[in-house]
Amino acid sequence: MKPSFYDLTYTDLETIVERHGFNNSVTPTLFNWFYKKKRNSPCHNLISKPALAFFERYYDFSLPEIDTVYESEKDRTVKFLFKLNDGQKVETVLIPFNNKYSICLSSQVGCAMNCAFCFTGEQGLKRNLTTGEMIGQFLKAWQWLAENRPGEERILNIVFMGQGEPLHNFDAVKKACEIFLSQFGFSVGVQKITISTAGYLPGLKRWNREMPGVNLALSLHSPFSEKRDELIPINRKYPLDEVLAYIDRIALNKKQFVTYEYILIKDFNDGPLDAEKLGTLLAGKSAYISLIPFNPFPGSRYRRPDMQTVERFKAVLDTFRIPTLIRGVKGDDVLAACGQLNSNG
Ligand SMILES: C[S@@+](CC[C@H](N)C(=O)[O-])C[C@H]1O[C@@H](n2cnc3c(N)ncnc32)[C@H](O)[C@@H]1O
Ligand code: SF4
Repeated sequence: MKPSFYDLTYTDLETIVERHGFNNSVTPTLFNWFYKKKRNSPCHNLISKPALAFFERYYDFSLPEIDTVYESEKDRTVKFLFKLNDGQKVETVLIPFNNKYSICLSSQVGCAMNCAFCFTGEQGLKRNLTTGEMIGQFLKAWQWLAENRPGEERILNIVFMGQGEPLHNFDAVKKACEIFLSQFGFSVGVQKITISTAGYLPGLKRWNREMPGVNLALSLHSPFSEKRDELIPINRKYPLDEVLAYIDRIALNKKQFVTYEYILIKDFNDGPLDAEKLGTLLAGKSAYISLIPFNPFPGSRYRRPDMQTVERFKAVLDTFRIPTLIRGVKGDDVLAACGQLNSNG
């Protein structure tokens, strides 16, 4: 099987171009064609015939196939079920805001972290996604918008909040970010990319060293260790206090921020004591809290609290002066909301 062209960062491509003696302009031309212009046809006449023949012979330019598209009737969220080359499936979500979109990318087929509240976790880890498969999710979603919602093909934010733990597939995610950031290609601003993690500390350390400027979201979900152990099993190996202490030591740049995600689960972590303890833990940090009312899925053991409880929880956090947002539930009618993604559509 040929390697995918979409696995190559700008530097990888430069090295190949140089090694084979092609003109230096081949690298920016290919990035411009496939990523800035987002064309999915061969770039005849733009690069020399030998260079074109070489890339067509040795690289695969195919993108993941869209198996099914689910469009929310409620709020225009779009969920794609992609079929990958080996038959595995993953989901990607486009979340609309004012005719622009955030894209929620998957980084793994399934996930090894086995969080108790997550549909993806139930699948276990099937495999890591390649860089090309992550770039492919973006390109196909963009092309779908261009064809089906012309004029709306504006994807402004990239969040690694789909299936999988991105820091557990660090190398491939890092390369995908490099391609998104490349000024000759997608040219996405670094502050527009967010990596969400359940608190996988070895990956967090690499994120800090190797992904300067990329935003972080930490899935916190309970300030109490016993409850967090129940929700997120890796809390036993990398306890929250160690993770928070590590994040506190990081020198963030001015535009970078850390979001603490907190799923509100009915009668489990949605009471005033939970809110007080969370506020005490995060007060004084330069942090945002994103409250996510639990999204149920077939067979889930937890329930979503009512909006009054959610508002009461937020009111307690407000007393600590921590900027807190209640994340609107989008796409839940097509199981496209946080934690509802699965490889079976
Ligand atoms: C699916 S995860 C992927 C990123 C990473 N693995 C993580 O856990 O942060 C993205 C976000 O969805 C949240 N999530 C998972 N299951 C959920 C559910 N059933 N309802 C609401 N949010 C959920 C996670 O806690 C996390 O904040
Ligand atoms: S919440 Fe994130 S880390 Fe936990 S199982 Fe789901 S995808 Fe994996």
